[in-house]
Amino acid sequence: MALRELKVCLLGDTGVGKSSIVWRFVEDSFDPNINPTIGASFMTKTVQYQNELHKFLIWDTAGQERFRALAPMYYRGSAAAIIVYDITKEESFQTLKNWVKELRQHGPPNIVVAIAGNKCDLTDAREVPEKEAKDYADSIHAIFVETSAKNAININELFIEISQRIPVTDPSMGAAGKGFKLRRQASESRRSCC
Ligand SMILES: Nc1nc2c(ncn2[C@@H]2O[C@H](COP(=O)(O)OP(=O)(O)OP(=O)(O)O)[C@@H](O)[C@H]2O)c(=O)[nH]1
Repeated sequence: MALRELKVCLLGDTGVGKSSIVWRFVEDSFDPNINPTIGASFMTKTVQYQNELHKFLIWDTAGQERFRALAPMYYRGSAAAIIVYDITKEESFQTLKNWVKELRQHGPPNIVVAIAGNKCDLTDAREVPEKEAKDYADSIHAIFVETSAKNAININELFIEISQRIPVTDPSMGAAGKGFKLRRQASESRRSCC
């Protein structure tokens, strides 16, 4: 079975839950007292997708402003970027739009962009309507999911959707097989958040 390494980076404001999403995906656990990331952290997880193994090389960047200048080191060469906002913080959704602009200007041309509206368990405190975020994601051809790292909602689905965007290896395609499909493929397994 072919093994494919997929470099993925997580971007977004501090406190939106980037590290918690990575922990939920890699370790299937949630730490309510998780510390802010310093610089960046790195974890891997390999999953089977169709007839391939996808090894996610995950760079979780620090959201604090003082680390912002480091981000290009992590999104350069990435197959996908997961931009996370907190559905209870409108400001974090505005920051997400700035990351999209930066990726457009300086990121890899074929990078798969996934938008994760995290903390969807906190429905009473919601500030960002799901439809607004979904419409925005559609307008930039990005994957969109609302997630809860706390309650393990849509975390695996997020990475499955990224796998779906990576073309299946076909030796007969030669170099063309290394490109990325920008076409959106809806996931049947995705759950509505709350
Ligand atoms: N209710 C709820 N809280 C969450 C969720 N995900 C993360 N949190 C909490 O949000 C806080 C920040 O989580 P982190 O994962 O450290 O956020 P981060 O985006 O990695 O922050 P930086 O490392 O500073 O960039 C922690 O107190 C988490 O417990 C979630 O899905 N629901």
